[in-house]
Amino acid sequence: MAPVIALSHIQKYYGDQLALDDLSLSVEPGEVFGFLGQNGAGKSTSIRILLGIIDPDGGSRQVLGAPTALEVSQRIGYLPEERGLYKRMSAERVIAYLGQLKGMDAASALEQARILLQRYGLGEAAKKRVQQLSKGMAQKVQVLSTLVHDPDLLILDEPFSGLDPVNQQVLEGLVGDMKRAGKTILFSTHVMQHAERLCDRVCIIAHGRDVFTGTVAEARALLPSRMILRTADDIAPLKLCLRWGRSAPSAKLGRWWIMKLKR
Ligand SMILES: Nc1ncnc2c1ncn2[C@@H]1O[C@H](COP(=O)(O)OP(=O)(O)OP(=O)(O)O)[C@@H](O)[C@H]1O
Repeated sequence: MAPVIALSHIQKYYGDQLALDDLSLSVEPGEVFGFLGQNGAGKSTSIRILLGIIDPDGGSRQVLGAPTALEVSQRIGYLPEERGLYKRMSAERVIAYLGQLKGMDAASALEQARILLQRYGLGEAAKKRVQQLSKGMAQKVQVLSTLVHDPDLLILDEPFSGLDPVNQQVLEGLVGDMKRAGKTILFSTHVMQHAERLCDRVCIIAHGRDVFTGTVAEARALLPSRMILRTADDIAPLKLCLRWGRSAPSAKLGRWWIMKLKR
């Protein structure tokens, strides 16, 4: 089966700065694919190229069999990194409106907006104006607006940022629901744990280059079994252990910690 997304040898310059350097990736139908990297690694640039918002300086792209996403935009739901909704519209109206822009009729868009708000814990906010919602609630509304037209492909740029742990869990549930419904999902994140729980495969990029593509288990297998960290006399190493969720300090030698990493 042809990949849903294919980026091949993409290069992108901003002025003299090389933002993407020979980046290739492909996402298969029905996959949940995580796009990981630090701030400035090039995730949003890749997503914008994929969607045809900006053009690459080299390489090729394909989305759902089309040369750019513009030709198949009605089959795609996109959450941009820059959030923004019409603040004076109610939550249900703004979702329905964005559904209409994707080709839905007004009545079914509104009905679907209400169903989604109810299903993902925002039923009581349906009639509130966006400006009356908290930042996290507004973000959830924007995520729901990407699903309203029942797209085949979801592209979510940093969907978890700004959400509290409870709503991060709701969003993880939503991604799981979409996968079970047969959708293909690509999301970018800084947080490995979301990718670990949700992704079939991940691509880790640094300085615009693909440094790893594969399953989370394959990524973990590349980690050394022991790691020596030098720190000040504080609990930073412990914090790091906890972040990765599976390691414990095995010895402390002055300001050096030797950590055993469990696989
Ligand atoms: N419009 C632009 N003009 C100039 N440079 C840009 C522009 N957009 C991005 N860049 C640069 O390109 C590089 C990649 O940025 P990009 O936003 O793609 O990274 P990112 O991985 O999405 O980062 P973050 O996680 O912070 O959103 C960065 O060095 C950034 O400064």
